[in-house]
Amino acid sequence: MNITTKIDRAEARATGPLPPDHPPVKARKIGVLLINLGTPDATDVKSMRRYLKEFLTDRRVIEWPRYVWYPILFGIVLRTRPAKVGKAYKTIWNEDRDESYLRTYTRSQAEKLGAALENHPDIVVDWAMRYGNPSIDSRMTALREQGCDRILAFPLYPQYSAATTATVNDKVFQSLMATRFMPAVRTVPSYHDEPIYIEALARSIEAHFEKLDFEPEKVIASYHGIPQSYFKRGDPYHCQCQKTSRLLEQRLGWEEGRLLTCFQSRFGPEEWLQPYTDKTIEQLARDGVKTIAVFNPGFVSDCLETLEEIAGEGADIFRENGGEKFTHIPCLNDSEEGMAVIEAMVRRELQGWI
Ligand SMILES: C=CC1=C(C)c2cc3[nH]c(cc4nc(cc5[nH]c(cc1n2)c(C)c5CCC(=O)O)C(CCC(=O)O)=C4C)c(C)c3C=C
Ligand SMILES: [Fe+2]
Ligand SMILES: [Fe+2]
Repeated sequence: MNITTKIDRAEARATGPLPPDHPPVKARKIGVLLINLGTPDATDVKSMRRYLKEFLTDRRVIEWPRYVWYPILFGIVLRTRPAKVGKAYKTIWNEDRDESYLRTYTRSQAEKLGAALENHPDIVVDWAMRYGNPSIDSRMTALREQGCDRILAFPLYPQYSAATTATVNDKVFQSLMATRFMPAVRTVPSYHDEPIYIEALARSIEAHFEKLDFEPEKVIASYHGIPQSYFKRGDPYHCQCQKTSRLLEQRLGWEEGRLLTCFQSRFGPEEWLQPYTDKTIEQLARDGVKTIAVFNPGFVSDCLETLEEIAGEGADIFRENGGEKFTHIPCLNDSEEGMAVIEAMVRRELQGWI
């Protein structure tokens, strides 16, 4: 007898015998859905356009009024950017699986989390993307079809921003709007100051440095930026990034000034959170710094923004301006430390359900 049958029988015992015309009663399960930002299905212009359109029509991401933004988006951005970004994706594509690393790592995180929770046969672990596939809607439906009457949604962002965490949660709840039997839903909050996360970052940096033949003079914690205007309207993202860096600096015990907090991936004409990562890398090199390391504490998995923008372009900027040794520290991805963080957050948020 497999586990599912056992649960079905237990459920039948609890509800008593059902009349023949009764709708089927499913075993009560708990769903855990890991959700990351998203990724195109392929690097061709059509796939890139579809992905960017979904991304850049999200009001949580671009807060400009539609009448201002849509002519720019449809008239310029979606005509020019897909080809340019598709080219960049090609340089970091996981050819073995014909997908982006963001998708590879998110799937692997879900598989490893499922294995870590195998003592709980009533838990189903799945994964989804806010933009692109697998969609949140499709995976939420799949969880409900498997009998999940409680779902824990985990937006994979250590630092909260309305542009990331909130839009994931919007989509999760939106997917339930038409359901009759709505599951109970919990969402995992940001974990920017959780000791296990800070420890995981510190260990990954220390382990990376042990493998180097140099000791980086400066180390940049590079977070994805947001427009200044979002911060001024109350988004706590900036403060949470600063706190992560401060706790990490304390844990590492480095002298003041070695760890720099910067913001990358500007988009559009607005002013974004500063200091900018690319400008800082350039300035450090010009000031005579010869060795640096850059890591991305706000990215749970390596992706275009870490592999192409930092490990690729960032390294070029440093060398072109007189720097000598540049190293990019990988994200936590599906490493032991990274999985320890994900598992700890999930176990904490499942309390009372398991
Ligand atoms: C105004 C636009 C954008 C905001 C605000 C924004 C915030 C934000 N993004 C991430 C994480 C990721 N962004 C990624 C790619 C990406 N981001 C934007 C725009 C904004 N992001 C665009 C247009 C793109 C696509 C690439 C491009 O056209 O330049 C990714 C990578 C996805 C991948 O498949 O590799 C991540 C991850 C955070 C954490 C954040 C705010 C806190
Ligand atoms: Fe982004
Ligand atoms: Fe702040």
